[in-house]
Amino acid sequence: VTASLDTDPFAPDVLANPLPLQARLRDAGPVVYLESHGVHALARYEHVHAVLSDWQTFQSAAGVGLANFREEKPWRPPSLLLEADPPLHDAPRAVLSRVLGPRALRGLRQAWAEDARALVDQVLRDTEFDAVTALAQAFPLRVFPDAVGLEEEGRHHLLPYGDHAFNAFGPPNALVDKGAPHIAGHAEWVNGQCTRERLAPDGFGAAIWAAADRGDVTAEQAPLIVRSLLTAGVDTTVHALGALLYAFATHPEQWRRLRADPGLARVAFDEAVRWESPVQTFFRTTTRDVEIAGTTVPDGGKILTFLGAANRDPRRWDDPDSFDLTRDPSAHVGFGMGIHQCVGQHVARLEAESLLTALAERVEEIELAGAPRRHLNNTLRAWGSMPVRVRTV
Ligand code: HEM
Ligand SMILES: O=C(O)c1ccc(C2CC2)cc1
Repeated sequence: VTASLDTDPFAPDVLANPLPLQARLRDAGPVVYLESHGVHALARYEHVHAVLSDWQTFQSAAGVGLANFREEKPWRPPSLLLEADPPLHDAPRAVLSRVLGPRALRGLRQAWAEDARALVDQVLRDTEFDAVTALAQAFPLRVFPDAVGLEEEGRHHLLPYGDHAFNAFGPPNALVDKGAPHIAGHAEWVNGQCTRERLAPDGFGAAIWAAADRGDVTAEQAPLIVRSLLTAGVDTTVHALGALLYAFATHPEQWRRLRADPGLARVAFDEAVRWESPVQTFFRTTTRDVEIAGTTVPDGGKILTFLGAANRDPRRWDDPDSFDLTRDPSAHVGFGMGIHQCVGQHVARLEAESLLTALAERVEEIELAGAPRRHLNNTLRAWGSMPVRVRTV
């Protein structure tokens, strides 16, 4: 018989601290029926990994949120990557893999390192500051819009647009209601920025339009592919950097490890993504009646995969709740898994490596200078503010 729970995983108190529910879900069984939303939840690493790896049985084209696109109209035209299955998914994915790939980013490494040092030097004029606004938000917003080729004016639309998009993957609750009155204005600017004429000639956006000129994708698809960058590329890295700074501010011994070996910056980022999982959950929709570990989920059923819970599953990880730079975090599912695995992960890693290296050069110690405040979102695990105190060299 299938375990079931009536807890709402998108309730504010659960979003503020999801760890107890995640443990209950993992222990209740491989598949748990959530009465609150009529979906089947998977929280163990083994099954989350298996579902994300089987795009034929567990599709994305019916939406990767609670809303089932077979039954209801999406709030915006579906993404050609996130909300598409092969074959439609294939060409846009191939284009972004190249545009955002490690080779394409080589040209940014030096500039982002210098930008990070300049920002850190400016922030470190104070010994106390809010690490969220001064660093986690400031650095991505300093480098990413320019890398895409966006206009200066209107960039304040990016964070709230993404925040609403991530809320919209959840149920129509108060968090979605909060963003709904403003989303048209944000979307107007975001959608406008995806048109060829408003993109700088040398950024990721222009590279996507060049792929359309070559016929790799169509001219109708190009703006939607640019929209993917603007939706997925800002809030995620902001909150991943927040997680990274929180991890180090609460683990002084790990900070000392990083100072002793700055080459640990990249693994530190993946360990922070595993430990905090800035993207906590995603849905899939079954394309047939399918049995998962003894439970039959009917065709068209929504499956809720708890990436954050899988990343702390003791069946997969030793001492999962510890933030530990000596572990190999590379199998984490914080960037997803399979054909939809994050195509922007190299951009995220370069942002994190740039900022962390600049901080490690100058900050001897970092600690919380007050209680950090959570920013609640149906999908994102995020800090709204994080007062820190630093000792610099
Ligand atoms: C630490 C920061 C990030 C995290 C935690 C993250 C997480 C994820 C996850 C979990 C998925 C899989 C979604 C699914 O399976 O349904 C994904 C896909 C995606 N991400 Fe990221 N992401 C990050 C940064 C970025 C950046 C910087 C970009 C763009 C520059 C980006 C663009 C995308 C796109 C376009 C997809 C869809 C890929 C596809 O469906 O083929 N992400 N990301
Ligand atoms: O293609 C998109 O619009 C898109 C939106 C959000 C994400 C989340 C997973 C980071 C990914 C892609």
